[in-house]
Amino acid sequence: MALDRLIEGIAKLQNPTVAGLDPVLDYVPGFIKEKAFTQHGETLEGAAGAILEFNKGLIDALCGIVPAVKPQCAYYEMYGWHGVKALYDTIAYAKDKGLFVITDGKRNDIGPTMQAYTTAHLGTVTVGQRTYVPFGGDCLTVNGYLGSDGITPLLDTCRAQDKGIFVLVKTSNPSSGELQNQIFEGGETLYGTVGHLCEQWGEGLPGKYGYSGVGAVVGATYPEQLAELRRDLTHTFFLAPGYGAQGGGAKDVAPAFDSNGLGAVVNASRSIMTAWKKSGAPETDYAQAAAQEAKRMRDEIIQEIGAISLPSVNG
Ligand SMILES: O=c1ccn([C@@H]2O[C@H](COP(=O)(O)O)[C@@H](O)[C@H]2O)c(=O)[nH]1
Repeated sequence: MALDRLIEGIAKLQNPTVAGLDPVLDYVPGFIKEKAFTQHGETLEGAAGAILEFNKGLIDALCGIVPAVKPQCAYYEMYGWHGVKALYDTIAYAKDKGLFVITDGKRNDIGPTMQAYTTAHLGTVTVGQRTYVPFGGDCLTVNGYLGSDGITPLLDTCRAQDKGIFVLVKTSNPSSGELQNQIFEGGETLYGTVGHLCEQWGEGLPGKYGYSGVGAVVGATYPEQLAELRRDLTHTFFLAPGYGAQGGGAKDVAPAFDSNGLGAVVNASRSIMTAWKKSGAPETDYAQAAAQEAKRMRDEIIQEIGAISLPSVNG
């Protein structure tokens, strides 16, 4: 099961974090942009070439430190089809380096359209006699707002292709409570309800370490909800964005973990990608600065949660 592979990567590297790859041109060092613009002009192709080069440098420096990367589709789509190609190439490069890839697309729609999103991001598509992998990530972030028939199309593909999903449950943004904290008649919150649905959706995708292939997005900015949901959702692994640039810290995310130091992977995007700017490092050292920040984040979280161990598995 896909999340077992993520969990094993986390335990091997003793690092429960994922580096976000959300590149905008402003984060890309001048020498990379100049090269791309000389080759392709100041065009969408030039921009996509620059972000791909930037990502490759980050991936080279981060593999062996973080177990996973999370490219957010929006940052690629904004550069048109060249950007989407850069997303494809980024995923392929990261996989080649042994990284687990969480594609952050927050997709959802009615059943047949959801099936198409599933095929695009987690499945394979056959054209004539040949079968292709359209994007090839390991996990996709999804929105559960359309209910079960927007999620179930994913589950068969996850089972067949060894993939997983992270469903938005309690997002990290300041106004997430406007809807997600609403309380239903029985006293349960909307986020709690979606969380319980994750437990149900995950029943058909059990993992060997106790966590299913259906994870939940729970913001690093909401420690109380992280604690509450960790208690309630014993089979649901969390993706916790919001560390760093959004203000979440190691103490905030600590309640997301179980007694083995498992249960969550914490995302940071801007704080890693722009570390070179903050540290005042020369722009040519951007990737080393990102690696430094990723190590600092790892050490800070490990100090809070302790060493990570894999529970013993029968068979
Ligand atoms: O609740 C959520 C869900 C997703 N995100 C995404 O995570 C990263 C966070 O980036 P930072 O630069 O570390 O703030 C970004 O891709 C968001 O789209 C989230 O922040 N919160």
